[in-house]
Amino acid sequence: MVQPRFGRPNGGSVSEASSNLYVANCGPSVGLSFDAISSAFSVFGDVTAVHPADDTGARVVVCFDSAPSARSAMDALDGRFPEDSVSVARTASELGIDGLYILHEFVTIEEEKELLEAVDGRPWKSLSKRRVQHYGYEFLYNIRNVDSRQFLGELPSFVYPILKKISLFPDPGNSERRIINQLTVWICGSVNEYPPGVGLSPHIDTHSAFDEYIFSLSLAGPCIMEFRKYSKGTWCSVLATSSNLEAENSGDVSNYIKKAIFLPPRSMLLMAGDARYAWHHYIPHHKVDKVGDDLIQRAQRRVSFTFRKIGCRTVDGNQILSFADGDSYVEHH
Ligand SMILES: O=C(O)CCC(=O)C(=O)O
Ligand SMILES: [Fe+2]
Repeated sequence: MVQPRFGRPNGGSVSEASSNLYVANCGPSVGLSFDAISSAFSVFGDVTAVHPADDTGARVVVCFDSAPSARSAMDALDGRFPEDSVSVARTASELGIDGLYILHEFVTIEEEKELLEAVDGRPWKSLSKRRVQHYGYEFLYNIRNVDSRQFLGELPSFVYPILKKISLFPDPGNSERRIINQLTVWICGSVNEYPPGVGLSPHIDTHSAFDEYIFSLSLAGPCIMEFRKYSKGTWCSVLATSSNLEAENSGDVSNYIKKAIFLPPRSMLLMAGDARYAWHHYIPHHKVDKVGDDLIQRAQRRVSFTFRKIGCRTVDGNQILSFADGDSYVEHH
């Protein structure tokens, strides 16, 4: 007999927001493992535990780390269990999102090792669930923008081979947007380290701070990246950032289409066009990803290098200009 851990709200009405969600028709006896339940609900926020609600095996309590996450799961699901059944593509053409490209084995195992050693030799900045390093310009998570006054210096030399390879990336855009022009000083880089199971909430990288092309190199461990396209009028309200801030799941969050792609270590992802602007991207908080018939365990860590071009106005309204010789300056208005 499972001891009841959670009581009913007093008087049967929910007067206070709770971070725990009671879910019926859900559990091992209806074919859903606690891990699967945890994964499925984690698109709404961090799931801290899934407990049997009683001994039927068909009712559970999903515990989130915050009441708004529980609320958004409840609002979105409205009685339905989230079937996390999106099939995960392995190639961009299988995925079918305009502007999304993936190149496998973009770096060698040796290069991957050198890149990881290089970042591990430098200080990390701790965010709530992951660690980051910023190069080029500081990204300010509180205002979701780049501060052009905080130029951190040129990108470190250990990323030069990557920048060189990026310049050889098949250019999907027109010639005026040739990536080679962006390399000298316009790119700023972030290195994100995700512990096992930790993901990233749905967001669109800030339009005003970053230009169209966003490159993300996956190292050390695999994960999947999911994409959501909200029905008209909805995604603007959840426009978030390249930060670890939780997406504001306001609006009709259940009204979207979803796609997913597998990101193996050493692969390079390019988001441009629709992939960059029309779809939210995120990394679901999973310990295991289902890719076709394979169940792929998340590794001890995944480290991603994200390269963006600072091309638009920054938080202080200034335009960052750059020159081919590697100098840059900020034009004041
Ligand atoms: O880790 C990744 O591959 C993506 C990171 C990301 O989307 C971001 O930092 O905006
Ligand atoms: Fe992003």
